Amino acid sequence: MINQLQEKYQLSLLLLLGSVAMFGILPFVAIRYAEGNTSAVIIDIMLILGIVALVGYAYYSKRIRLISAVTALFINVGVVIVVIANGFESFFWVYPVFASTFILIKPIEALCLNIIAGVSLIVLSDIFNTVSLASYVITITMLSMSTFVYASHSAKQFRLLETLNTVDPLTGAFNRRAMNTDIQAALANAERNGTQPLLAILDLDYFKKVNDQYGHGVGDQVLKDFVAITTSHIRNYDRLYRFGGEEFVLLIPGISDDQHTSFIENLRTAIKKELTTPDGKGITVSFGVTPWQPKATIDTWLQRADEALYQAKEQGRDCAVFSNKER
Ligand SMILES: Nc1nc2c(ncn2[C@@H]2O[C@H](COP(=O)(O)OP(=O)(O)OP(=O)(O)O)[C@@H](O)[C@H]2O)c(=O)[nH]1
Repeated sequence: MINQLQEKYQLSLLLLLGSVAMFGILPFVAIRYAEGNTSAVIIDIMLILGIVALVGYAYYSKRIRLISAVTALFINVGVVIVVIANGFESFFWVYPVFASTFILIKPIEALCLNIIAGVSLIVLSDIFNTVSLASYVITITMLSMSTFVYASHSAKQFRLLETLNTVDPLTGAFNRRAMNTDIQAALANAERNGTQPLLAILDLDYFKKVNDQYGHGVGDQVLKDFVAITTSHIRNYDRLYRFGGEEFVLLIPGISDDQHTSFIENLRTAIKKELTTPDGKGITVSFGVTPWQPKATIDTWLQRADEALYQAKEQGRDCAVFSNKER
């Protein structure tokens, strides 16, 4: 989910950059052609085709990060070649290209690429017979540094926004918005690639008593402890979401059938052992578990897990019930 948000944003930037680059360079193809400068026409056309191909490939393949990095490299190498070939005529392209690099890759990577391209220009082109080297160094350094600061600040704010958008502020578990997106993706992946995701609803037993006996603050701490303990016992790509109150959803994207019971039982036992009230009384959790079934939707999948959870509560709590069989 987090990456999806960032990748959508990155793709829109890439599309914008592709359009700007295309409509910015296109008039120069006509100008160079009118001037009879064939090599410049060829270079400009290659730049346009290269950028359009990269942006198009990013759009269809969704390999946004990789293509953004290749595009950053492509436009920096491209601008160095263009300035070497065309001299002063193309010199001012250096500035928009250097600034654009910061919307394609991480600020520190963009800064390094700017430095390499900037120094390459000094070493390889004879432009500085016409342009003042000192002016170039000062202006390009100011541009790169100010864009670096802006891009770093913007990246930090973006991360904060992603966190606010996807994480439950009390417990640090992912929120329902993230859950809906991830479950949707897991279902699509199961239908398409035959993965076997598993879904469980985890509900703390007699949690009202914890609140009543120790106060809401302790209740909050127990919820945080529960998330920390659970997260420490699941794999990196398994996800825990706060469904509401003291109810959580666990999504395991891929696990073989024969591991379902042992995985859930190990997790349940670990939580039971580690989750306690401040005076050391154990807190148990009930599980409603449901393996993926073809044609499942978010609603039907959650509903089956919820029904299994209901049975677990009916059976006296502190147990896991699977939607199609009891364990
Ligand atoms: N401290 C705290 N309590 C919460 C929060 N959200 C929900 N609760 C409490 O969770 C309790 C849930 O109570 P019930 O639905 O009766 O469930 P339970 O007591 O755990 O009983 P069973 O689920 O049947 O075992 C209520 O007392 C809610 O006030 C929260 O964010 N913090």
